[in-house]
Formats: sequence, C-alpha cells, structure tokens
Amino acid sequence: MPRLLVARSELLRTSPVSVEEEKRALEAVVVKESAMAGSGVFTHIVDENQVFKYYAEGEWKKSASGKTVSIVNPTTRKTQYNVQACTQEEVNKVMEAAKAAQRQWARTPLWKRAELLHKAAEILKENKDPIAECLVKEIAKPAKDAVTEIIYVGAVDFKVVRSGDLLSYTAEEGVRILGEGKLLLSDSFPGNERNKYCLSSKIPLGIVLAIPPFNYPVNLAVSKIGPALIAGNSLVLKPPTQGSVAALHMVHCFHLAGFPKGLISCITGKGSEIGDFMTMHPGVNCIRYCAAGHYSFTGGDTGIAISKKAGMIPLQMELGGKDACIVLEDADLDLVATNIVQGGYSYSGQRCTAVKVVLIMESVADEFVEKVNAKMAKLSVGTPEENCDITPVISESSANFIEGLVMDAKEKGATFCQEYKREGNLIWPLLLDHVRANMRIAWEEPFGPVLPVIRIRSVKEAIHHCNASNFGLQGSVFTKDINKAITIGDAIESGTIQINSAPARGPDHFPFQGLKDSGIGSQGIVNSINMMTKIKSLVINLPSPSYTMG
Ligand SMILES: NC(=O)C1=CN([C@@H]2O[C@H](COP(=O)(O)OP(=O)(O)OC[C@H]3O[C@@H](n4cnc5c(N)ncnc54)[C@H](OP(=O)(O)O)[C@@H]3O)[C@@H](O)[C@H]2O)C=CC1
Ligand SMILES: O=C(O)[C@H](O)COP(=O)(O)O
Repeated sequence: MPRLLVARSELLRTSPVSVEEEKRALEAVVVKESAMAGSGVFTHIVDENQVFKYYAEGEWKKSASGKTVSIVNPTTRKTQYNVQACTQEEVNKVMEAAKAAQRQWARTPLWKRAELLHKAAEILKENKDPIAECLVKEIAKPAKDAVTEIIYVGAVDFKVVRSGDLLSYTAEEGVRILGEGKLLLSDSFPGNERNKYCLSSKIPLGIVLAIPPFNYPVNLAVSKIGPALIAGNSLVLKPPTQGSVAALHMVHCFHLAGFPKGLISCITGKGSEIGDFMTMHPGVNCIRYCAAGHYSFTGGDTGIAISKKAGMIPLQMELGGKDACIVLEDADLDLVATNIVQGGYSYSGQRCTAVKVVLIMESVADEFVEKVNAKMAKLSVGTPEENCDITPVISESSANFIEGLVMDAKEKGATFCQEYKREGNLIWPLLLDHVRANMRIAWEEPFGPVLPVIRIRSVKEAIHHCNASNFGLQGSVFTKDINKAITIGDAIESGTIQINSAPARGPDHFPFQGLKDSGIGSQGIVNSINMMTKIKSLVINLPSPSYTMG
C-alpha cells in the first residue's frame, strides 16, 4: 500500500477526529516517515557514537576536546542529540582556513559565486525533511511550520523552503548590486575642475562570524551565510546549541554544493563557553549576531555585551523586541483578533516579531477580548510532532521565566482570560487583560504563549507606552484611518510599523531592523549584502581637466 494510504488508515484506526485534526496528524505522520536526520547523504556528519561532528576545512570532524554538548528535546525533556564541544584551538584553525579560503573566493567571479548559492538552495530544498525533523526535535517547532511554507497574516514560517528561496534571491540580488560601482567626477565639489575620476566599488570584509538564535537556527543562519558569500566573504557559523543539528544538516547542503574548503565552517559548543573567544577573535572582520537571552531579565544582555567587547569591526545585532499592537476604536476587530492570535501565539510566541503587548482603546476592549478568547479556544496544545499550534517552549528555564511574569501579573491584579496551565515546558496560551504599567509583563519579553492587554484612553498614551520601552523592533497600528495610522507609525520609535497587520520579518527582501536595544543595522537581503562589504575607491588623476565636448 502506498505510504500515505498506510498512514491514513493507521490514523483512522486510532482516532475519531475532525477533518482539521486528521489533516494535521496525517502531515505529521508523513514528516515522521520521511525523516532522515543523520542518515542518507547526511551519514558523514555523525560519528559512530551518534555524536554530530563539526565542520572545518571542508571536512566533518570530531573535536579533540573529547567532550560533547547534549541537546535536550523541549517536549520530552530528554537528550535528543549530542554535538561536539569545540576547543579554542579548533576555532583558531577554522579562522586560519577561512582567511586563506576567502582570499581565493574574493577572486572567484560573481556569477560563479551565485551559481553555487543557487545549487545550495536546491540541495537545501531537496533535503527539507531531515532538517525539519531536527527542528521538530530540537526546538519543538510544529512539523507543518518546519517543513513547508505557511503564510499567516503577518507570520511567515517555513524554515527550510524559505531559506532556499532566500539563498536564490540573494544570489540574484548579489550579482546585480555587486556588479555595479560608482563613477564620481571631481568638478561637482566647489573649487575642483574635472581632473579626478573616482571609481568606487564594494569589496568583501573578510571573515564573517554568524551567530543565529534557537528560534530560527536555519533561516537566520542562511540569511547571513548567503549575503556573506555572494559578497566574497568567508563565513564561520556558531549555531545556537538548540538548533545545532538542524544547522549542521544545512551546512552539509553547502558542502554538497561544492563550496571551496574552509570558506564555510561550523563550530559547535555552548555560547557561554566558546562564544566570547569567537566574538573577540582577532581573525573576525564582521559579526552578525541574532538574539537576546530574553530570560536574562533585561533582554539583549548577550548581544549588548558582545557589541561592547567586539573590536573595531562592523556589527549587526538582531535583538529582542516588545512589539506592540495599537488598536483604535474604528479598527476591524475581526481582523485584529485574527492577527493577534496568529501574531501572538504562532510558534508559541517564540518569535522576535511576535505580538508582545496589545494597547487597545478602552471602548472596544471588551469586544476585542471576547473575539480573541473565542479564537484562542481553538488553538491546539501539544507536541510539535502532532502539529499542534502551541508546543513546549524551548527550555525549562524559559518556561520558569514566563511563569515568573505570569505570577507577577497575577499578584498585581491582571485579569486571567484563561486558566494558567503548565506541564513541563508546555504552557497553555494565555491572554492577560487589564495589565498595568507596574507589571513586569508590560515591559518584558515573555518569548512564550502569554500576551498582555493594556487598555488605553488615548493615542498619546499608546505612543508614550511604546516609546518608554527599551525595545524598538516592530509595532502595529490597527485603524481604518490611514492618516492616523501614518501619524502614529511615524511617532513610534521602532524599526518597522505594520499598518493593519501583525509584526513580521518577511518577506525576506524587506528591510528589517531594530531601534534602541532591539539591534544595530538593518537586515533584508540587499541591506545584508551591503552590510558585509566596504567601499574601495580608485581615483584617476588626470594631468589637466578633461570635459566631454559633446
Ligand atoms: N531582532 C531579531 O531579528 C531577532 C531577535 N531574536 C531575539 O532572540 C531572543 C531569543 O533567542 P535566544 O536563542 O534565547 O538568545 P540567546 O541570547 O540565549 O542566544 C543566542 C545565540 O547566542 C549564543 N551565545 C550565548 N552566549 C554567547 C556569548 N557569550 N557569545 C557569543 N554567543 C553567545 C547562543 O549560543 P548557545 O545556544 O550555545 O548558548 C545562541 O547561538 C529573543 O529575545 C528574540 O526576540 C531572535 C531572532 C531574531
Ligand atoms: O527572530 C525572529 O523571531 C524572526 O526574525 C521573526 O521572523 P518572522 O517574523 O518571519 O517570524
């Protein structure tokens, strides 16, 4: 019997379910059956003890440390995978190889660099199932989100296919952007004749160090790797510990595409042990860091610390957010409710762009809360394998942190729209109404399925709340009055304001940036390519001015 039919009949045997549940479970079975992490083309990346190797000088290697780091499955809370704990000496070797490879790579024609990126994109997409399997096991990403493209209003989430498309788009933009330079003529500046021609072009920085976060270990790695490589840099990846195995599989796709030895490498190990050594390494010419350590109370701690410790090199920091949704009286409340539920609770709120606070006009707040509660009641809660909407958060410490915010709000009088429920790392979705400024959750990022609602009486109050935050990543305004939306959008100190939609990073060619503690620099494919280059000029000095005579 074909596999799909077997899966379907097994499913029907075991459970009387709704069409929606059946579809979800069926997808989960398909993902499970086609999963091949560490096998097939990926056999070389794992050793005889099932420890995943690190990638250096074009080879898969075991660390001389003899130590491993275990990756705990957020759902089972048991060790799922083990990776190498790389040593400082291994980092040094990777940097040397990256330097040598980069010199050669910078001399490789742009079209060839683009060709290899297209190839890697294809291989990545072909191997989406094993990579998705890792995302399910390592970071409890629901299977549907991990394997294929899902586009909600405001939340785009498909790690592997999206990453392949991102690479192809980067290759295409790269050949255009980097294939052009500028010619400047001296006589436009006062006091000069036309005797100097300045030819400026974009050149690589050297070695780029990329450190992505757990919530997008593949996509937020690829969004750094692609632009770095097309621009002629080499790239050293330090994946998040939870997410390392998915990242190692992704790196193997680059290996299979045939990139030169040493150009890409992947060092595994705990950020707290190897991170400082890497970010302060003299060989590094650029750092692209993503994440914040949201349960460190102040948010942005690690990123801010790195930016203080790093040398005189370009930095791009993609840090935390407290994305606010402002809802005015005239907003379409059904649209708002859909966006709030998808934006606030997809991947259990573990997105930097998740809706993290709702600022709603008192006059429509009751109706809004009712609509959101009705939609929340339909969210499924359980395991990522079952494709549930709400899955366990990344770790016990994260769940404890979220619980701390909830308990603080309880003590200070917030209204619980649902009962607070937690089993292990699984936290049931919760809407907290009547949240006030003295509660921690009004300001801190839960990075979990818990959303505060603050009732406001004026637009001024909403803007004041947003601008009093340390963060400034994204925000939303819901209203039918476009003039008001623009005025409010302009007044909020955030990198992006969405009008009538929840915050979102994608599509990936849009600029994406955080103000204040939310980051340094702007992502998006074009901005990323430009960020990983510097300008070099050649000035031709003529002995006497020369003008075109026509
Ligand atoms: N603005 C944006 O674009 C984005 C922001 N985020 C933010 O990220 C946060 C969630 O990510 P989370 O993974 O918990 O953040 P963390 O800060 O805990 O970790 C992020 C990365 O930093 C590494 N790391 C830890 N310590 C160091 C160190 N001393 N030096 C160098 N690297 C180190 C981690 O490795 P290890 O896992 O081994 O500890 C991991 O790869 C949220 O606040 C979210 O808003 C997330 C995505 C995008
Ligand atoms: O870090 C994050 O969570 C992402 O950058 C957000 O991306 P998304 O809006 O596509 O989920």
